[in-house]
Amino acid sequence: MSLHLQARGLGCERDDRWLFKGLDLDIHSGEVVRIEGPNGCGKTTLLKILSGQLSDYQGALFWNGTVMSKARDHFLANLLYLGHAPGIKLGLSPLENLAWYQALSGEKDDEEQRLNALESIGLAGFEEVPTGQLSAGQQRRVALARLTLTPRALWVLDEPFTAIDRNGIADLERQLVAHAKAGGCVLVTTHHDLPASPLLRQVALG
Ligand SMILES: Nc1ncnc2c1ncn2[C@@H]1O[C@H](COP(=O)(O)OP(=O)(O)OP(=O)(O)O)[C@@H](O)[C@H]1O
Repeated sequence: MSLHLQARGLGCERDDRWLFKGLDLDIHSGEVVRIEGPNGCGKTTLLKILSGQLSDYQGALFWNGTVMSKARDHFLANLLYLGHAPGIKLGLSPLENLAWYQALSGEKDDEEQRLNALESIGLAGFEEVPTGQLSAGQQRRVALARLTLTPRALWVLDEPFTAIDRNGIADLERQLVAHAKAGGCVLVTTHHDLPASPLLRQVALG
């Protein structure tokens, strides 16, 4: 199924300052859309609006042509949002974190799937270590394991490359493009340039 997230006339004000105003945006299946811009220009705020986490904005959102308020259930069933912070529980192991995510997103309790997701993100051998004892990059990888663990068509990813090493960055870049090629859509913020691809579109804020 082809997906289409549409924003029309988006505006958001913070402390009497417009972060953006009159912003139109379209994200379709098969695309990687990178939101770029300087610190504080509103990238995280925009991603939170587009993923339905904020309501104090101007404009309208549509999902597959239907106004978001009437399409929310289908939209959320297709959404995977990874925030700026890894969003993991440091007292739990990677395996336990993924079990928690599976329960939270209503997925089947599947340990084999959890182990596969951790292996694919380079955490084989660290499955049972308390996440608080892992490095910053390894903690980010626990969060990124959700891309494999939780099948969702629309990925909204806020700075997913933070703390990731060079090989991990290249792997994740390939994963984003592969997801778009397979019919998904990716909305991502990152301060580093993504490799040129016919599937990549850049939107500048600020
Ligand atoms: N809840 C809030 N209340 C007041 N101001 C806010 C709030 N959320 C964000 N801001 C402000 O809005 C501006 C944009 O923040 P945002 O996190 O969206 O920027 P960003 O482009 O993602 O920045 P960075 O590149 O540093 O991650 C900042 O100046 C921030 O202080």
